Amino acid sequence: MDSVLNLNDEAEPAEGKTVGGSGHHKNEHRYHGENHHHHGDNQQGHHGHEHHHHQHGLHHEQSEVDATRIAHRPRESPYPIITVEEAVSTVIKHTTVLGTEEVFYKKSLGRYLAEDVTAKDPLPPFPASIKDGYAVVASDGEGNRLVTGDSTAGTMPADSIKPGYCMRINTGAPLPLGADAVVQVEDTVLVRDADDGRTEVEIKIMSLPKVGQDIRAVGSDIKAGQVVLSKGQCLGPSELGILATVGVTHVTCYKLPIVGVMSTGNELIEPDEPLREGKIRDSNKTTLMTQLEEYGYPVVDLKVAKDTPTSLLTVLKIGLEKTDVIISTGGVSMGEKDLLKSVLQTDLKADIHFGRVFMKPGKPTTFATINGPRGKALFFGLPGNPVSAVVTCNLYVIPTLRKMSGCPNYQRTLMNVKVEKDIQLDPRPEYHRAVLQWTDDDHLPTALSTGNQISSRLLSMSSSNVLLMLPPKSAQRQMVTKGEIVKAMVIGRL
Ligand SMILES: Nc1nc2c(c(=O)[nH]1)N[C@H]1C(S)=C(S)[C@@H](COP(=O)(O)OP(=O)(O)OC[C@H]3O[C@@H](n4cnc5c(N)ncnc54)[C@H](O)[C@@H]3O)O[C@H]1N2
Ligand code: MOO
Repeated sequence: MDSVLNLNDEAEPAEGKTVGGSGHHKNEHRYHGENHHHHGDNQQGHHGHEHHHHQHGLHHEQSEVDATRIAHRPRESPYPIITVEEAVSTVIKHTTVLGTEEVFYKKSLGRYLAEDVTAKDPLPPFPASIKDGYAVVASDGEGNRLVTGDSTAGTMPADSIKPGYCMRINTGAPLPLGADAVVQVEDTVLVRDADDGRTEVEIKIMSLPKVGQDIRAVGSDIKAGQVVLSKGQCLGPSELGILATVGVTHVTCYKLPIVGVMSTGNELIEPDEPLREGKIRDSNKTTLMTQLEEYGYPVVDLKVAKDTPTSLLTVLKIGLEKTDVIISTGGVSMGEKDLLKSVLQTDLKADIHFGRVFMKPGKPTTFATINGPRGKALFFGLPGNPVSAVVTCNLYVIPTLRKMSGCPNYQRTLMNVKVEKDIQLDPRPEYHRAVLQWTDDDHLPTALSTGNQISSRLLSMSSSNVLLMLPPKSAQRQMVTKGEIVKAMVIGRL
């Protein structure tokens, strides 16, 4: 949990009252918001509740949304239902690549380079032996040589080689002056030794040496001035090794978006709480935060908002102050407690770009942009159903975050897979969770369905590494049949 920016030490959210209610919401002070730590830099204070009561007036604004007129809620969604493709392109259109910053190379794993990296020095910086053997003068040909000392990795040999002589040399060691070839030890025999076998005096070269044989010339791996890493490249373990090789310990990378994750719902309690009547444990925040952390994004825990406009507004405002992207789950469908869209529009003057997508799961997925104190923030209102939340995070949020952090190929990876058994199609295009299995005699992996796909059943996500992208049911087509090849989106380790 190293990358989690902790906003506060309280699990309970603000319990706000609506505009129609009787004034102050008693727990809002808990969102004091200043008491955070970043990357393990824990600055937690020791103040009690009375101290942070109303200390940041900023978050105590009442929502203008009137949630009391339940009978007048819309009976049809006012949001047109758009396709997944439209939804993805809308999100991407509103996503801009973040600025750049200098990063210490060991902290740059998974980041995208914002500059080319050039080698100052050649590698190897000296002519180096490729084999354990003898450094020789090639024109001496085959036959006997007197052995004069050795060259081991890490030191330059003091002596040079004259015709008729050779020097013992190890892999990676510098070639002595005068030598122009290396003969591996397997191609030699001992002629004479001394000191009871401790010293080689004379050997015989059994194969004709060629000039340059078994020598890495200066700069043969990396030339001085060569571009070794290019702008836009993702820094993985080998790229970090290349930085180490060329001695570049600070690189300019694109910034990572800071992502706030919030849950919504009066029914939610913390994972360590015993169940009480009418309550369920919040799983979405855990799933989403850890998924984002797995991708290396700094994540802020925005806690759980109650189903009141003011509580939602309070949490959103904290998110806008601290993060570039806010992800919430729940409260975006048609229920009288689904108040998020109203709060976004009325209180935050957000632009809601879409509020429904033709897909299963994930129909009420909502995307908005909000002008906040840090600039234009992206808001993803993912559906509350646990599977809908993960699936839509994979479809919309992850490509967005990848684009923001400078990844040139931010789209998800798709592949062809074979379905293991017949699957009935849904009226909506379905993102069906499956696990891939490879058999020796087949060039395509087989996708095993994770079972009942109801969007509340998080067990259908367990172990799944692909989402089968199934077409909607039509008059022509009601199912995909066993052995059929379908497209799948890779969402986990294969
Ligand atoms: N009249 C209609 N009702 C619903 C529609 C519709 O079109 N018309 N759409 C359905 C679909 S599809 C989905 S998906 C859900 C999504 O609703 P919300 O996003 O508003 O989510 P909630 O109602 O808040 O919660 C749904 C479900 O998920 C549970 N939940 C919520 N948050 C969490 C969490 N953090 N951890 C675990 N579980 C959570 C919540 O208790 C509900 O059971 O709406 C349908 N309804
Ligand atoms: O679209 Mo909802 O996500 O079916 O359950």
